[in-house]
Amino acid sequence: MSSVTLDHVSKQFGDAKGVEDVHIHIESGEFFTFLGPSGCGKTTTLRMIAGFYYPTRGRICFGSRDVTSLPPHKRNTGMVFQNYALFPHMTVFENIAFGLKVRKIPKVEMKERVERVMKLVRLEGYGERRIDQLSGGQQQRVALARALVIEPQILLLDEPLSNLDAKLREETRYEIKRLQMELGITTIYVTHDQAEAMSMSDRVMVMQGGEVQQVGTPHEIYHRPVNRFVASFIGETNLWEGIVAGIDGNEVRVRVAPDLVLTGYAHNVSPQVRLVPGETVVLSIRPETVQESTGADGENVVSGTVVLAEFTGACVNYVTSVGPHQLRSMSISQGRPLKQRGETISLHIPKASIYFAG
Ligand SMILES: Nc1ncnc2c1ncn2[C@@H]1O[C@H](COP(=O)(O)OP(=O)(O)OP(=O)(O)O)[C@@H](O)[C@H]1O
Repeated sequence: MSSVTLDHVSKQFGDAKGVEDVHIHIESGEFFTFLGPSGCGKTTTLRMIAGFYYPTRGRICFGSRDVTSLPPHKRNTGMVFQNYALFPHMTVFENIAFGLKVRKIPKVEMKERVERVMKLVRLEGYGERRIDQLSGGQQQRVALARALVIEPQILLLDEPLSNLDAKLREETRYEIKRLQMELGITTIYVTHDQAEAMSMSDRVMVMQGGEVQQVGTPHEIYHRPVNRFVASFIGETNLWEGIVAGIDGNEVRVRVAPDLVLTGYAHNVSPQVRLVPGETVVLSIRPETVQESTGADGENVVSGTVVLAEFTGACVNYVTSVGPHQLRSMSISQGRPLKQRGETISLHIPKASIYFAG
């Protein structure tokens, strides 16, 4: 196992920016995810770690070893591609054994290692099957086994679940996490699916436009996003603009409409934001923190008109028009009658749920 350091790494494709100044240290044994929308630079960063691209600037180290200019086969990484890149005319056994054959591992050892890894990914008994006789989920496991059999220091996974249906995707993400924990292998995972990133990772790097926006635990990026991009990309949120009306100790009052002032806590603020009276600020309010008012909530009760009411079984979701804003709320369904579109509703926004995002 090995740590991975990207030391101010950039990649330029001619005039086009791939990624810009990525500076991170991934701990040995960590499950680390690159997350962001299409084109943000996730795959480019992963490919530089694998050695398929060389950085235009910066250095890449595995532990203390500088691998920046080493070709892929000298880096000891195992990679799983989005489309698996399996050999369709070969059997499962031959596919998994391929990397060992190239490395001229003796036959007896090869058989033993392939069988061990087939057991690990629960493919025992499938050795003689051809790839086109397997389901998508089984093919995914062959790709994983093929990456693991060479006993890499670092496992690189590029959107490995995107070809699977929703149910299988969920099952397989637990499977990958189980394997990673069992083997303790440093794993770098690329996805644009935030549920995948949040549920599997020790830490997540959120990217946009080739640049790192934030690195943190799933809890940190959800509860303490550094800017409004991260706040809205990770989960759902209400982003309301307002003007800081006053600061009193730890309490901050923000005018969000001519006749509406909300109060939040000054410590719930992104490190990129300075709260200054008279300045504009963006409030991030998670829908699950907004609840129908009990009538005894005190501050931060807003009234509005329901524009969308949705009952999903487990949850009741509303979109409510509050002055110039729309407010999404989400609560556990408790058998209460549902408000209908056009009805008036009072909602409570707890002070602690207001986050100053930028
Ligand atoms: N070989 C290339 N030549 C030119 N530009 C490239 C090349 N590879 C990537 N890019 C550009 O670099 C940027 C980052 O691309 P990258 O594939 O890393 O994004 P991504 O986040 O992995 O996207 P996706 O989720 O769609 O795979 C994009 O603007 C892309 O167009």
